[in-house]
Formats: sequence, structure tokens, C-alpha cells
Amino acid sequence: MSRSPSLPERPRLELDPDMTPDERLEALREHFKEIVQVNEQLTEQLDAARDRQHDLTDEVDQLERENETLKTSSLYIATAEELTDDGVVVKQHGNNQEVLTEVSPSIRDGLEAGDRVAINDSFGVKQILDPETDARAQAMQVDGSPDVSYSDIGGLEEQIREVREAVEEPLVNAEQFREVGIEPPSGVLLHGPPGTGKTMLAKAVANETDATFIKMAGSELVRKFIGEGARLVRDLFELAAEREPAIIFIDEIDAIAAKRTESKTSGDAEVQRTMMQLLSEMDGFDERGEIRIIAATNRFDMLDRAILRPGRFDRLIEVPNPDVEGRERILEIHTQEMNLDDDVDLGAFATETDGLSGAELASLATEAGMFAIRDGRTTVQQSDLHDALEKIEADDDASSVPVAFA
Ligand SMILES: Nc1ncnc2c1ncn2[C@@H]1O[C@H](COP(=O)(O)OP(=O)(O)OP(=O)(O)O)[C@@H](O)[C@H]1O
Repeated sequence: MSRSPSLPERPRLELDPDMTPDERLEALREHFKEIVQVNEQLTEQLDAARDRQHDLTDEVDQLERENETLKTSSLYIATAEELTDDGVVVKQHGNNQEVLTEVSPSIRDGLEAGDRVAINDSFGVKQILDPETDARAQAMQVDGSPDVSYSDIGGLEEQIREVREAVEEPLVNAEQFREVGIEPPSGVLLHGPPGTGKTMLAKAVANETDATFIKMAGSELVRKFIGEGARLVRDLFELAAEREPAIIFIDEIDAIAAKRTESKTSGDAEVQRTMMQLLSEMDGFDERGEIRIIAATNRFDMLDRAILRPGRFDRLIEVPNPDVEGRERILEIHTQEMNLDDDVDLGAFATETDGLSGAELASLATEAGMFAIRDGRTTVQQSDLHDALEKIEADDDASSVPVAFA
């Protein structure tokens, strides 16, 4: 802020008693001139002060208006991509729009490329968001002791055996692997249709090995945390190191590790950076101690083969929809707390549920319970299971109707 100019010195009139009347008159004239001059200076200063007061009042009005807008309007989330002499390049989350925008000096001082910021309708940067903690908490789901065990998983005996061998053994018997002189698999990739128990498998290993379960969804990295994917992947491995033993579970890995497409949009480059970070974290994995990575995908066909190279996701485990025995076991698991009528034959019913996933069988059991309640009963009958199956198949058909006709 500019300092106010100092006041002019007050003119002094010095009259000598020995002065002649003419000399006195001259001195008085001089004094009068000085007073007029000082008066002019003071008037100028007063005008300047009034102008300044005007400016300040305008500034206060503007700040009040800004404050009001800040309080009332929603702000959008963006990432500051680059600071330039003219302002800052921000990329809005959700639509990936990049703009060069101005930023007030007070915000600019604390801003660094890569920060998440809040922007208004005209892309003005209004706030810097606390980066790490905020995004970390949103992007990762951390569970110190997941409550899924192998016995909660139906029909995946072979897959459980493979996961135990590839993930659990190296964690609990690291010494044995060293003595034999072999490297355990770095990462395990579970692939198969949705709702078949891939997440359950990963949680069960974490439970069995008393490891922290840390989940990150590839699709969210790409949709919600634009510009931050690579950093979050680094954070993910850092967090795992802080919390080891740990199981890192990357769901929907196809979102960050899909085959390269022809288009070269900035979104692709961003996804590419995220994947490169993941690969480099995995390549430096040997020294990381008690951390294992499990990834899952429903779109195995889309994966970039680079992530399947030795030392990366080099153990592939297919998790298919359950066969008839698997479906019976899953139905048993999900009805074990339910009050089933003696007429219920889960084995016979399982033969009618070909093609259903574990998740669909789990919701079928709940639906059957709902039919019993609607009918005023406290026991579930075979007919409730049939009604539930019809409902689930009808829901399925409805959701596969093309959008334009739905
Ligand atoms: N094999 C199974 N045994 C028992 N329950 C199962 C099984 N598979 C799925 N479920 C039920 O479905 C729910 C969802 O399963 P889960 O999240 O493990 O599937 P997923 O394969 O990871 O699915 P997505 O690919 O959609 O992420 C589970 O919480 C469980 O209730």
C-alpha cells in the first residue's frame, strides 16, 4: 500500500521590531504567498486522498461482491497445469477443457503446477485445494482388517488355491522363497465377468495375511482425478509401504492400462502417464518388502500387453461365472443366515440359474427374502427363489434394452 505524502511545513512569519514599515509590508506579502502555496499543496493532497478513498471504496465493493459470489455459487474443480507469465493454464475436471486464466497475486504465490484448484464460471481461480490428503482419501479405500474369508467365497476353489500360492505364500513364507531362490510373482491379475468375486478374493488374502487392504479403482483415476493419476499411483505405493504388510488392489485396471488407441488427445496422454507410473512402481517392486499387488479387470481383451510382461502382472487368474456346483455353494453362503423352509432345494434351484454371477446370486437370495416378507411369511420357500429369479431376469432384460427405447 502507498504511504500518504507528508504535510508541507507550516510557514512562519518573522517580524523584526527594527523593521521599517515597508520591510514589514514586504515580509507580510511573502508570508501571504507562502500560505497560499501551502494551501494549494494541501488542497492537492486532499484531492488525491479523496481519489484514493474512491478507489478503495470501489475495491471494497468489488471484494464484497466477490465474497458474495464465492459464498453463493458453486465452483468447479480443475488442475493447475502450468504457470505462465500471463496467468495459469487450468484443466477442468470432467470435461478436460484447458484454458489460460488470470489469477490474483495472493493465490498465485501459493500455487504450483499440479495443484487442484476451485474455479468459477469464468475459469477464475478462486481457491487452492489441499491436494494430497483430499485426493488420497477420495481415491483410495483403505481397510485395516477386511472381514471376508475364503469360506465366504463360493465355487472358486482353484482360483483361491492359485491366489494363496502367488500372494499369500510369498507374504507369510518369504524366507522359504529366498532359500529356494525364486522370485514370487510381482502382481496377480484376476480377470473375468463382473460380480464373480474378484474383490472378495483380494480382500480374503488381506484378511488371511493380516495385511492392510488398499483399493484404488482405475476408472475413478481416469474420470475423477484428472491430472493426478500418476501422483496418486505413487501415493498408493507410498501408503502401502507405510502400512505393510499390504495388499494393493487395483480394480478396473483396463481404465489405465488399455491398448493404445489411434487418437492422441491429452486425455490419452494423461492415462498413459498414469500407466507408466504404475509400471515403474512395479518394476522397482523387489525392494518393497511385504507388499503384493492384485489387479482386476472385466476387459482382459483390452489390456496393453506391456503390463503382462514378466515382473509385472505375470500371474493371470481367470475368475469365470460359477458352474452349477459353484452356484449352489454361493446360494448356500448367501442364505445361511436366512430362515429357509424345508422344501427349499438349493441344488435343484442352482441348475436353473445358469449364467448368473455370484453378485446376481447374492441379490437373488435377498430378493427371495423380500418376496417372503411381502407375503407375510418369516420363512423363505422354493417359490420365492423362483419369483426372485424371474425378477432378476426381467431386470436384466430391461437393462439390456437399447437406451433409445428404454
Ligand atoms: N464367488 C462368490 N461367492 C460368494 N459371493 C460372491 C461371489 N462372487 C460375488 N459374490 C457376491 O457379489 C458381491 C460382489 O462381488 P465382488 O465385488 O467380489 O465382484 P467383482 O468380481 O470384484 O466385481 P466387479 O468386477 O464388478 O468389481 C460380493 O460382495 C458377494 O456378495
